[in-house]
Amino acid sequence: MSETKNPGISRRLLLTGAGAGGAGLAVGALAAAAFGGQLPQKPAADTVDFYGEHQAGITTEAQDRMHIVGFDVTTKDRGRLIELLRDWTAAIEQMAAGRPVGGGGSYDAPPEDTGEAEGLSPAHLTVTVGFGRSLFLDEHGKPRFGLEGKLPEALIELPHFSGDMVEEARSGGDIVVQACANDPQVAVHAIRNLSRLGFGTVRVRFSQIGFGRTAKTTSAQQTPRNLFGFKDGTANILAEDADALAEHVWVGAGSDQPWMEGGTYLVARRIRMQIETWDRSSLREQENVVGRIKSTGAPLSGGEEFSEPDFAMAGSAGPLVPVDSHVAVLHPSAHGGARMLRRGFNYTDGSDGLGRLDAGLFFIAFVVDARTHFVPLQQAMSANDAMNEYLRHTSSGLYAIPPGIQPGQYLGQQLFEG
Ligand SMILES: C=CC1=C(C)c2cc3[nH]c(cc4nc(cc5[nH]c(cc1n2)c(C)c5CCC(=O)O)C(CCC(=O)O)=C4C)c(C)c3C=C
Ligand SMILES: [Fe+2]
Repeated sequence: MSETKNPGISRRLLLTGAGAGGAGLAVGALAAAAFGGQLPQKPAADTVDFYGEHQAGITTEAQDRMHIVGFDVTTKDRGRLIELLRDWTAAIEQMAAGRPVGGGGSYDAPPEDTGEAEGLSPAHLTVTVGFGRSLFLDEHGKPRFGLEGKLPEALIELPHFSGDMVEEARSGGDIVVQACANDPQVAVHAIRNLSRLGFGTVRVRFSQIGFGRTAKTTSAQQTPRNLFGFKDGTANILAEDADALAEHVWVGAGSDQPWMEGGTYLVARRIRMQIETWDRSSLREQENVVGRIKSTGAPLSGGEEFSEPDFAMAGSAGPLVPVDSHVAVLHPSAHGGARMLRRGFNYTDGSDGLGRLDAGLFFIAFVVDARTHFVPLQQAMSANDAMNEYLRHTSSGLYAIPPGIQPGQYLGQQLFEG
Protein backbone atom coordinates (compact mmCIF):
# COMPACT_ATOMS: atom_id res chain seq x y z
CA MET A 1 0.00 0.00 0.00
CA SER A 2 1.36 3.41 -0.82
CA GLU A 3 1.72 6.20 1.69
CA THR A 4 0.14 9.15 -0.01
CA LYS A 5 -1.26 11.52 2.56
CA ASN A 6 -0.03 14.96 3.60
CA PRO A 7 3.34 14.29 2.07
CA GLY A 8 4.68 17.77 2.85
CA ILE A 9 5.39 17.55 6.56
CA SER A 10 4.79 14.60 8.80
CA ARG A 11 3.21 15.20 12.19
CA ARG A 12 5.90 13.19 13.94
CA LEU A 13 8.61 15.35 12.40
CA LEU A 14 6.86 18.51 13.49
CA LEU A 15 6.11 17.39 17.01
CA THR A 16 9.64 16.22 17.66
CA GLY A 17 10.84 19.57 16.45
CA ALA A 18 13.30 17.98 14.05
CA GLY A 19 11.73 19.65 11.08
CA ALA A 20 10.94 23.10 12.42
CA GLY A 21 13.54 24.29 14.83
CA GLY A 22 11.89 22.96 17.98
CA ALA A 23 10.01 26.03 19.28
CA GLY A 24 7.04 24.45 21.10
CA LEU A 25 4.12 26.72 20.26
CA ALA A 26 5.19 27.46 16.71
CA VAL A 27 5.79 23.79 16.04
CA GLY A 28 2.45 22.93 17.57
CA ALA A 29 0.58 25.49 15.53
CA LEU A 30 2.30 24.32 12.36
CA ALA A 31 1.50 20.74 13.22
CA ALA A 32 -2.16 21.60 13.74
CA ALA A 33 -2.24 23.24 10.34
CA ALA A 34 -0.53 20.33 8.62
CA PHE A 35 -2.77 17.85 10.36
CA GLY A 36 -5.84 19.81 9.44
CA GLY A 37 -4.99 19.52 5.78
CA GLN A 38 -4.10 23.18 5.10
CA LEU A 39 -0.89 22.36 3.26
CA PRO A 40 -0.96 21.52 -0.46
CA GLN A 41 -2.18 17.97 -0.98
CA LYS A 42 -1.16 15.44 -3.60
CA PRO A 43 -4.11 13.44 -4.88
CA ALA A 44 -4.15 10.19 -2.97
CA ALA A 45 -3.84 6.77 -4.56
CA ASP A 46 -5.81 3.79 -3.27
CA THR A 47 -9.02 5.78 -3.17
CA VAL A 48 -12.59 4.98 -4.18
CA ASP A 49 -14.80 7.78 -5.50
CA PHE A 50 -17.10 9.02 -2.78
CA TYR A 51 -19.47 10.88 -5.11
CA GLY A 52 -21.63 9.15 -7.68
CA GLU A 53 -25.03 7.84 -8.65
CA HIS A 54 -24.88 5.18 -5.94
CA GLN A 55 -23.08 5.18 -2.60
CA ALA A 56 -19.67 3.54 -2.52
CA GLY A 57 -19.31 0.27 -0.61
CA ILE A 58 -21.97 -1.64 -2.53
CA THR A 59 -20.76 -2.58 -6.01
CA THR A 60 -17.28 -1.15 -5.46
CA GLU A 61 -14.64 -3.87 -5.09
CA ALA A 62 -15.14 -5.63 -1.75
CA GLN A 63 -12.33 -4.72 0.63
CA ASP A 64 -10.82 -7.06 3.20
CA ARG A 65 -11.85 -5.24 6.37
CA MET A 66 -15.05 -3.78 7.71
CA HIS A 67 -16.29 -1.85 10.71
CA ILE A 68 -20.06 -1.48 10.81
CA VAL A 69 -21.97 0.47 13.44
CA GLY A 70 -25.64 1.00 14.20
CA PHE A 71 -26.42 4.37 15.78
CA ASP A 72 -29.49 5.55 17.67
CA VAL A 73 -30.31 9.22 17.27
CA THR A 74 -30.58 10.88 20.67
CA THR A 75 -31.67 14.34 19.59
CA LYS A 76 -35.25 15.21 18.70
CA ASP A 77 -34.09 18.16 16.64
CA ARG A 78 -34.36 17.58 12.88
CA GLY A 79 -32.00 20.47 12.15
CA ARG A 80 -29.31 18.97 14.35
CA LEU A 81 -29.66 15.61 12.63
CA ILE A 82 -29.27 17.24 9.24
CA GLU A 83 -26.26 19.17 10.53
CA LEU A 84 -24.69 15.88 11.58
CA LEU A 85 -25.35 14.35 8.16
CA ARG A 86 -23.63 17.39 6.63
CA ASP A 87 -20.66 17.02 8.98
CA TRP A 88 -20.45 13.30 8.27
CA THR A 89 -20.57 13.92 4.53
CA ALA A 90 -17.67 16.36 4.74
CA ALA A 91 -15.68 14.02 6.97
CA ILE A 92 -16.30 10.96 4.80
CA GLU A 93 -15.31 12.89 1.70
CA GLN A 94 -12.04 13.87 3.39
CA MET A 95 -11.26 10.41 4.75
CA ALA A 96 -12.11 8.67 1.47
CA ALA A 97 -9.62 10.98 -0.23
CA GLY A 98 -6.98 10.08 2.35
CA ARG A 99 -7.13 13.38 4.19
CA PRO A 100 -7.65 13.96 7.91
CA VAL A 101 -11.03 15.12 9.14
CA GLY A 102 -11.51 18.83 9.77
CA GLY A 103 -9.91 22.01 8.61
CA GLY A 104 -7.09 22.71 11.01
CA GLY A 105 -8.41 23.63 14.41
CA SER A 106 -6.75 25.27 17.35
CA TYR A 107 -3.70 24.01 19.21
CA ASP A 108 -5.65 24.56 22.42
CA ALA A 109 -8.53 22.35 21.32
CA PRO A 110 -8.64 18.58 20.83
CA PRO A 111 -7.40 17.73 17.33
CA GLU A 112 -10.27 17.53 14.84
CA ASP A 113 -8.96 14.23 13.51
CA THR A 114 -8.09 11.50 15.99
CA GLY A 115 -4.84 10.84 14.12
CA GLU A 116 -4.41 7.09 13.86
CA ALA A 117 -4.78 7.03 10.07
CA GLU A 118 -2.10 9.66 9.55
CA GLY A 119 0.59 8.30 7.25
CA LEU A 120 -1.53 5.35 6.16
CA SER A 121 -2.86 4.74 2.69
CA PRO A 122 -6.60 5.51 2.27
CA ALA A 123 -6.78 1.73 1.65
CA HIS A 124 -9.82 2.06 -0.64
CA LEU A 125 -11.96 3.31 2.21
CA THR A 126 -15.69 3.42 1.51
CA VAL A 127 -18.32 4.60 3.97
CA THR A 128 -21.94 3.71 3.31
CA VAL A 129 -24.77 5.29 5.30
CA GLY A 130 -28.34 4.04 5.67
CA PHE A 131 -31.49 4.56 7.70
CA GLY A 132 -33.41 2.08 9.86
CA ARG A 133 -37.19 1.99 10.19
CA SER A 134 -36.88 3.42 13.71
CA LEU A 135 -35.55 6.70 12.29
CA PHE A 136 -38.96 7.26 10.72
CA LEU A 137 -41.26 5.96 13.46
CA ASP A 138 -40.85 5.84 17.22
CA GLU A 139 -41.86 2.85 19.35
CA HIS A 140 -45.48 4.11 19.39
CA GLY A 141 -45.60 4.37 15.60
CA LYS A 142 -45.38 8.18 15.68
CA PRO A 143 -43.33 9.91 12.96
CA ARG A 144 -39.92 11.27 13.95
CA PHE A 145 -37.97 14.20 12.51
CA GLY A 146 -40.89 15.30 10.35
CA LEU A 147 -40.46 12.22 8.19
CA GLU A 148 -44.15 11.38 7.94
CA GLY A 149 -44.98 10.00 4.53
CA LYS A 150 -41.30 9.23 3.84
CA LEU A 151 -41.11 5.66 5.16
CA PRO A 152 -40.62 3.28 2.22
CA GLU A 153 -43.02 0.33 2.17
CA ALA A 154 -40.02 -1.93 1.70
CA LEU A 155 -38.40 -0.77 4.96
CA ILE A 156 -40.23 -3.41 6.98
CA GLU A 157 -39.53 -4.79 10.41
CA LEU A 158 -37.77 -8.04 9.60
CA PRO A 159 -39.79 -10.96 11.00
CA HIS A 160 -38.57 -13.52 13.50
CA PHE A 161 -37.20 -16.53 11.63
CA SER A 162 -37.33 -20.01 13.05
CA GLY A 163 -34.22 -20.66 15.15
CA ASP A 164 -33.29 -16.98 15.47
CA MET A 165 -31.44 -16.05 18.68
CA VAL A 166 -31.37 -12.38 17.88
CA GLU A 167 -29.98 -9.99 20.49
CA GLU A 168 -31.77 -6.64 20.35
CA ALA A 169 -28.71 -4.73 21.50
CA ARG A 170 -26.82 -5.95 18.41
CA SER A 171 -29.70 -5.31 16.01
CA GLY A 172 -31.60 -2.48 14.32
CA GLY A 173 -30.64 1.12 14.99
CA ASP A 174 -31.76 4.42 13.46
CA ILE A 175 -28.69 4.83 11.26
CA VAL A 176 -26.18 2.31 9.97
CA VAL A 177 -22.66 3.21 8.89
CA GLN A 178 -20.58 0.61 7.08
CA ALA A 179 -16.89 1.46 6.70
CA CYS A 180 -14.81 -0.89 4.53
CA ALA A 181 -11.11 -0.64 3.75
CA ASN A 182 -8.11 -2.80 3.04
CA ASP A 183 -6.52 -1.67 6.30
CA PRO A 184 -8.41 -2.31 9.57
CA GLN A 185 -7.02 0.84 11.16
CA VAL A 186 -8.44 2.95 8.34
CA ALA A 187 -11.92 1.44 8.75
CA VAL A 188 -11.84 1.86 12.53
CA HIS A 189 -10.53 5.40 12.20
CA ALA A 190 -13.48 6.27 9.96
CA ILE A 191 -16.08 4.96 12.38
CA ARG A 192 -14.33 6.48 15.36
CA ASN A 193 -14.24 9.93 13.79
CA LEU A 194 -17.89 9.77 12.71
CA SER A 195 -18.91 8.64 16.21
CA ARG A 196 -16.93 11.51 17.63
CA LEU A 197 -18.65 14.02 15.36
CA GLY A 198 -21.97 12.52 16.45
CA PHE A 199 -21.37 13.02 20.17
CA GLY A 200 -24.57 14.49 21.65
CA THR A 201 -26.62 13.66 18.54
CA VAL A 202 -26.24 9.90 18.13
CA ARG A 203 -25.00 7.04 20.26
CA VAL A 204 -23.52 3.74 19.22
CA ARG A 205 -26.02 0.91 19.53
CA PHE A 206 -23.89 -1.90 18.12
CA SER A 207 -20.49 -2.23 16.55
CA GLN A 208 -18.97 -5.11 14.61
CA ILE A 209 -15.58 -5.59 13.03
CA GLY A 210 -15.10 -8.00 10.14
CA PHE A 211 -11.62 -9.18 9.23
CA GLY A 212 -11.98 -10.93 5.90
CA ARG A 213 -14.34 -10.50 2.99
CA THR A 214 -16.65 -13.39 2.15
CA ALA A 215 -17.71 -12.14 -1.25
CA LYS A 216 -16.36 -10.89 -4.52
CA THR A 217 -18.10 -7.97 -6.15
CA THR A 218 -16.08 -7.67 -9.35
CA SER A 219 -15.01 -10.32 -11.84
CA ALA A 220 -11.36 -9.36 -11.27
CA GLN A 221 -11.49 -10.50 -7.65
CA GLN A 222 -10.75 -14.03 -6.49
CA THR A 223 -13.50 -15.80 -4.62
CA PRO A 224 -12.57 -15.66 -0.91
CA ARG A 225 -13.30 -18.31 1.72
CA ASN A 226 -15.52 -18.18 4.77
CA LEU A 227 -14.75 -19.73 8.18
CA PHE A 228 -16.18 -23.08 7.04
CA GLY A 229 -13.27 -23.08 4.60
CA PHE A 230 -15.54 -22.90 1.53
CA LYS A 231 -15.36 -20.47 -1.35
CA ASP A 232 -18.05 -17.86 -0.74
CA GLY A 233 -19.40 -15.43 -3.30
CA THR A 234 -19.13 -17.64 -6.38
CA ALA A 235 -22.69 -16.93 -7.56
CA ASN A 236 -22.73 -13.32 -6.36
CA ILE A 237 -24.03 -10.42 -8.43
CA LEU A 238 -21.01 -8.57 -9.79
CA ALA A 239 -20.49 -4.88 -10.52
CA GLU A 240 -20.19 -5.64 -14.24
CA ASP A 241 -23.67 -7.15 -14.42
CA ALA A 242 -25.72 -3.98 -14.91
CA ASP A 243 -28.91 -5.87 -15.78
CA ALA A 244 -28.80 -7.97 -12.60
CA LEU A 245 -28.06 -4.87 -10.51
CA ALA A 246 -30.99 -3.01 -12.05
CA GLU A 247 -33.31 -5.93 -11.38
CA HIS A 248 -32.15 -7.14 -7.98
CA VAL A 249 -30.24 -4.36 -6.23
CA TRP A 250 -31.06 -0.76 -7.24
CA VAL A 251 -34.41 0.78 -6.41
CA GLY A 252 -35.94 2.04 -9.65
CA ALA A 253 -38.17 4.93 -10.64
CA GLY A 254 -41.37 3.05 -9.77
CA SER A 255 -40.75 2.92 -6.02
CA ASP A 256 -43.30 4.39 -3.58
CA GLN A 257 -40.58 6.76 -2.31
CA PRO A 258 -38.86 8.80 -5.06
CA TRP A 259 -36.03 9.69 -2.64
CA MET A 260 -34.91 6.02 -2.74
CA GLU A 261 -34.42 5.93 -6.51
CA GLY A 262 -30.84 4.75 -7.08
CA GLY A 263 -30.66 3.45 -3.53
CA THR A 264 -30.94 -0.06 -2.16
CA TYR A 265 -31.62 -1.96 1.07
CA LEU A 266 -28.92 -3.41 3.29
CA VAL A 267 -29.74 -6.61 5.18
CA ALA A 268 -27.41 -7.41 8.09
CA ARG A 269 -27.32 -10.67 10.04
CA ARG A 270 -24.62 -11.58 12.52
CA ILE A 271 -24.41 -15.34 12.14
CA ARG A 272 -22.35 -17.26 14.61
CA MET A 273 -20.85 -20.40 13.12
CA GLN A 274 -20.38 -23.46 15.36
CA ILE A 275 -16.96 -24.02 13.93
CA GLU A 276 -15.89 -26.59 16.55
CA THR A 277 -18.80 -28.85 15.54
CA TRP A 278 -18.15 -28.17 11.86
CA ASP A 279 -14.48 -29.07 12.26
CA ARG A 280 -15.49 -32.50 13.60
CA SER A 281 -17.77 -33.28 10.65
CA SER A 282 -16.56 -35.29 7.67
CA LEU A 283 -15.62 -33.69 4.37
CA ARG A 284 -18.57 -35.57 2.81
CA GLU A 285 -20.97 -33.99 5.33
CA GLN A 286 -19.45 -30.51 4.82
CA GLU A 287 -19.76 -30.72 1.04
CA ASN A 288 -23.31 -32.09 1.25
CA VAL A 289 -24.27 -29.20 3.55
CA VAL A 290 -22.97 -26.57 1.13
CA GLY A 291 -23.72 -28.43 -2.13
CA ARG A 292 -20.28 -27.63 -3.51
CA ILE A 293 -16.78 -29.15 -3.53
CA LYS A 294 -14.70 -27.63 -0.74
CA SER A 295 -11.43 -27.37 -2.65
CA THR A 296 -12.69 -25.92 -5.95
CA GLY A 297 -16.11 -24.47 -5.19
CA ALA A 298 -17.64 -26.47 -8.05
CA PRO A 299 -21.21 -27.74 -7.61
CA LEU A 300 -21.52 -31.40 -6.51
CA SER A 301 -23.19 -32.08 -9.86
CA GLY A 302 -19.85 -31.43 -11.58
CA GLY A 303 -18.04 -28.85 -13.70
CA GLU A 304 -15.89 -26.05 -12.34
CA GLU A 305 -16.47 -23.24 -9.85
CA PHE A 306 -18.74 -21.17 -12.07
CA SER A 307 -20.74 -24.06 -13.57
CA GLU A 308 -24.44 -23.93 -12.80
CA PRO A 309 -25.55 -26.65 -10.36
CA ASP A 310 -27.70 -29.37 -11.93
CA PHE A 311 -30.26 -30.15 -9.24
CA ALA A 312 -31.81 -32.97 -11.31
CA MET A 313 -28.59 -34.97 -11.68
CA ALA A 314 -29.04 -38.17 -9.70
CA GLY A 315 -26.41 -39.99 -7.70
CA SER A 316 -26.67 -43.45 -6.12
CA ALA A 317 -28.60 -42.10 -3.12
CA GLY A 318 -30.61 -39.20 -4.51
CA PRO A 319 -29.65 -35.93 -6.20
CA LEU A 320 -25.91 -35.20 -6.30
CA VAL A 321 -26.67 -31.74 -4.93
CA PRO A 322 -28.80 -32.62 -1.87
CA VAL A 323 -32.18 -30.87 -1.71
CA ASP A 324 -31.35 -29.55 1.77
CA SER A 325 -27.93 -28.22 0.75
CA HIS A 326 -27.39 -24.47 1.14
CA VAL A 327 -27.01 -23.93 -2.58
CA ALA A 328 -30.19 -25.89 -3.42
CA VAL A 329 -32.22 -24.04 -0.80
CA LEU A 330 -31.01 -20.54 -1.77
CA HIS A 331 -30.64 -20.91 -5.53
CA PRO A 332 -32.64 -18.34 -7.55
CA SER A 333 -34.51 -21.18 -9.26
CA ALA A 334 -36.18 -21.88 -5.90
CA HIS A 335 -37.14 -18.21 -5.37
CA GLY A 336 -38.69 -16.93 -8.57
CA GLY A 337 -35.28 -15.82 -9.84
CA ALA A 338 -34.53 -13.55 -6.83
CA ARG A 339 -30.82 -12.81 -6.35
CA MET A 340 -28.84 -10.63 -3.95
CA LEU A 341 -25.52 -8.82 -3.85
CA ARG A 342 -23.71 -10.36 -0.88
CA ARG A 343 -20.89 -8.37 0.74
CA GLY A 344 -20.34 -9.99 4.13
CA PHE A 345 -17.28 -10.47 6.33
CA ASN A 346 -15.81 -13.11 8.61
CA TYR A 347 -15.64 -12.09 12.24
CA THR A 348 -14.20 -13.39 15.50
CA ASP A 349 -15.17 -11.84 18.83
CA GLY A 350 -13.05 -13.70 21.34
CA SER A 351 -14.43 -16.78 23.10
CA ASP A 352 -17.82 -17.61 24.58
CA GLY A 353 -16.52 -18.62 28.01
CA LEU A 354 -17.23 -22.29 27.26
CA GLY A 355 -14.01 -22.92 25.42
CA ARG A 356 -15.40 -22.10 21.99
CA LEU A 357 -14.63 -19.27 19.62
CA ASP A 358 -17.34 -16.72 19.02
CA ALA A 359 -16.77 -16.63 15.28
CA GLY A 360 -18.89 -16.48 12.18
CA LEU A 361 -20.09 -14.44 9.28
CA PHE A 362 -21.41 -10.92 9.46
CA PHE A 363 -23.78 -11.40 6.55
CA ILE A 364 -24.48 -8.27 4.53
CA ALA A 365 -26.58 -8.27 1.38
CA PHE A 366 -27.91 -5.46 -0.79
CA VAL A 367 -31.34 -6.04 -2.30
CA VAL A 368 -33.98 -4.06 -4.14
CA ASP A 369 -36.68 -5.20 -1.71
CA ALA A 370 -36.20 -7.45 1.31
CA ARG A 371 -39.81 -8.64 1.08
CA THR A 372 -39.08 -10.43 -2.19
CA HIS A 373 -35.29 -10.81 -2.13
CA PHE A 374 -34.47 -11.71 1.46
CA VAL A 375 -37.41 -12.76 3.67
CA PRO A 376 -38.52 -15.75 1.54
CA LEU A 377 -34.92 -16.91 1.19
CA GLN A 378 -34.26 -16.62 4.92
CA GLN A 379 -37.52 -18.44 5.66
CA ALA A 380 -36.53 -21.28 3.35
CA MET A 381 -33.08 -21.34 4.88
CA SER A 382 -34.34 -21.50 8.46
CA ALA A 383 -36.84 -24.24 7.54
CA ASN A 384 -34.87 -26.48 5.20
CA ASP A 385 -31.15 -25.75 5.11
CA ALA A 386 -28.79 -28.44 6.45
CA MET A 387 -26.36 -25.63 7.31
CA ASN A 388 -28.66 -24.48 10.15
CA GLU A 389 -27.27 -27.14 12.44
CA TYR A 390 -24.02 -25.18 12.46
CA LEU A 391 -25.44 -21.63 12.61
CA ARG A 392 -26.98 -19.26 15.13
CA HIS A 393 -28.33 -15.88 13.98
CA THR A 394 -27.53 -13.37 16.72
CA SER A 395 -28.43 -10.05 15.10
CA SER A 396 -30.72 -8.68 12.45
CA GLY A 397 -31.11 -5.37 10.66
CA LEU A 398 -32.63 -3.81 7.58
CA TYR A 399 -31.69 -0.33 6.39
CA ALA A 400 -32.67 1.93 3.51
CA ILE A 401 -29.50 3.02 1.72
CA PRO A 402 -30.19 6.29 -0.10
CA PRO A 403 -28.61 6.94 -3.48
CA GLY A 404 -25.22 8.54 -3.92
CA ILE A 405 -24.65 12.28 -3.94
CA GLN A 406 -22.79 14.96 -5.91
CA PRO A 407 -20.40 17.59 -4.49
CA GLY A 408 -22.35 20.16 -2.49
CA GLN A 409 -24.97 17.65 -1.36
CA TYR A 410 -25.09 15.74 1.92
CA LEU A 411 -25.83 12.07 2.48
CA GLY A 412 -29.57 11.59 2.92
CA GLN A 413 -30.42 14.96 1.37
CA GLN A 414 -32.90 13.25 -0.96
CA LEU A 415 -34.82 12.08 2.13
CA PHE A 416 -34.82 15.33 4.05
CA GLU A 417 -35.26 17.74 1.16
CA GLY A 418 -36.85 15.59 -1.55
C1 LIG B 1 -30.77 -15.62 3.31
C2 LIG B 1 -29.64 -15.37 2.71
C3 LIG B 1 -28.37 -16.06 3.04
C4 LIG B 1 -27.78 -16.26 4.26
C5 LIG B 1 -28.27 -15.79 5.60
C6 LIG B 1 -26.58 -16.99 4.02
C7 LIG B 1 -25.68 -17.41 5.01
C8 LIG B 1 -24.51 -18.11 4.78
N1 LIG B 1 -24.00 -18.54 3.59
C9 LIG B 1 -22.84 -19.24 3.77
C10 LIG B 1 -22.03 -19.84 2.78
C11 LIG B 1 -22.31 -19.91 1.41
N2 LIG B 1 -23.36 -19.31 0.77
C12 LIG B 1 -23.34 -19.64 -0.57
C13 LIG B 1 -24.25 -19.24 -1.52
C14 LIG B 1 -25.38 -18.46 -1.30
N3 LIG B 1 -25.86 -18.00 -0.10
C15 LIG B 1 -27.00 -17.27 -0.29
C16 LIG B 1 -27.78 -16.64 0.68
C17 LIG B 1 -27.52 -16.66 2.05
N4 LIG B 1 -26.46 -17.18 2.70
C18 LIG B 1 -27.24 -17.23 -1.68
C19 LIG B 1 -28.38 -16.48 -2.33
C20 LIG B 1 -26.25 -17.98 -2.31
C21 LIG B 1 -26.10 -18.21 -3.80
C22 LIG B 1 -26.92 -19.38 -4.22
C23 LIG B 1 -26.72 -19.66 -5.71
O1 LIG B 1 -27.11 -18.82 -6.52
O2 LIG B 1 -26.13 -20.70 -6.03
C24 LIG B 1 -22.19 -20.46 -0.80
C25 LIG B 1 -21.79 -21.08 -2.13
C26 LIG B 1 -20.89 -20.21 -2.97
C27 LIG B 1 -21.52 -18.95 -3.45
O3 LIG B 1 -22.23 -18.90 -4.44
O4 LIG B 1 -21.31 -17.94 -2.79
C28 LIG B 1 -21.54 -20.62 0.42
C29 LIG B 1 -20.28 -21.41 0.69
C30 LIG B 1 -22.58 -19.22 5.15
C31 LIG B 1 -21.37 -19.86 5.80
C32 LIG B 1 -23.61 -18.54 5.78
C33 LIG B 1 -23.82 -18.22 7.20
C34 LIG B 1 -22.89 -18.21 8.11
FE1 LIG C 1 -24.96 -18.37 1.76
